[in-house]
Amino acid sequence: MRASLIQIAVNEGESVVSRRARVADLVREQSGSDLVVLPELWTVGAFAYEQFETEAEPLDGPTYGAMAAAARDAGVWLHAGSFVERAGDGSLYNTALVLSPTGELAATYRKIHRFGFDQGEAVMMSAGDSLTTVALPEQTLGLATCYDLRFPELFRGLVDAGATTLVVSAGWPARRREHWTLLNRARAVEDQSYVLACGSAGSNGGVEQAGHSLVVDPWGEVLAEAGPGEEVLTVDLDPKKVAETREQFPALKDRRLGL
Ligand SMILES: NC(=O)CCC(=O)C(=O)O
Repeated sequence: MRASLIQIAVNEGESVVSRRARVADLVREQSGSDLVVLPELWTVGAFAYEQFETEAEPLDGPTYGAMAAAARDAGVWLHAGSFVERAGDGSLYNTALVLSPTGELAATYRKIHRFGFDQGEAVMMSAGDSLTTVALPEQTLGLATCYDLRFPELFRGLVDAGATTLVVSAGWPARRREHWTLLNRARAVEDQSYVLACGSAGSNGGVEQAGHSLVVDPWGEVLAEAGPGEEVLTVDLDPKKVAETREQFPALKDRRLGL
């Protein structure tokens, strides 16, 4: 199973329209991979709060259309990162899309934990309230977006729902890069799952992005890590390794729930 994480540079100098076309081409270049993953809010920038209202789209808007076509042309499963979704009642969500190799919508995930405390995303967006898993031929993806990474109970919920590969799509700041690496490895170790953590590069809303996307195996080994700039990280995964790890070191079975 080959996965490619596209760590997109999300800079203010580039328009959303031109970035969308550029990213669609990058996805097309990954034909031969089974799964492609994009970062959080790569259309506007995770910290470009002033653009959230103006660039919001309905679920079936231009980002969906461009990504469905790119997934179909490349013949890949595509976790298309997230975009600012305007729901029917006018409220905004940070919504991730997963598209099948024929361009069908396989899943959506509305970010559950909004970042910003009393500003930015936390006040501008509404929160999702459902966990999302997606069954692929050889593995089940569990979806999380950026700040969700700090909430291990969400990941345990995904594992309980059958996830074997945890996908973290993010726009993580450079100033907390150590947390990014540490928490992604922790989620892989404690949930005995692959973690595909795709962040962005560049700078938006005055916040320099960490880059350093990484792929971690179910034993916590970092299989590949990007640098700080735009980059495609391609890794071969062995889906059997999740079951093997959980069998050989069955810590998940020793959980004591309900205490
Ligand atoms: N976009 C985000 O969710 C940022 C999260 C973050 O900066 C952090 O958790 O630290």
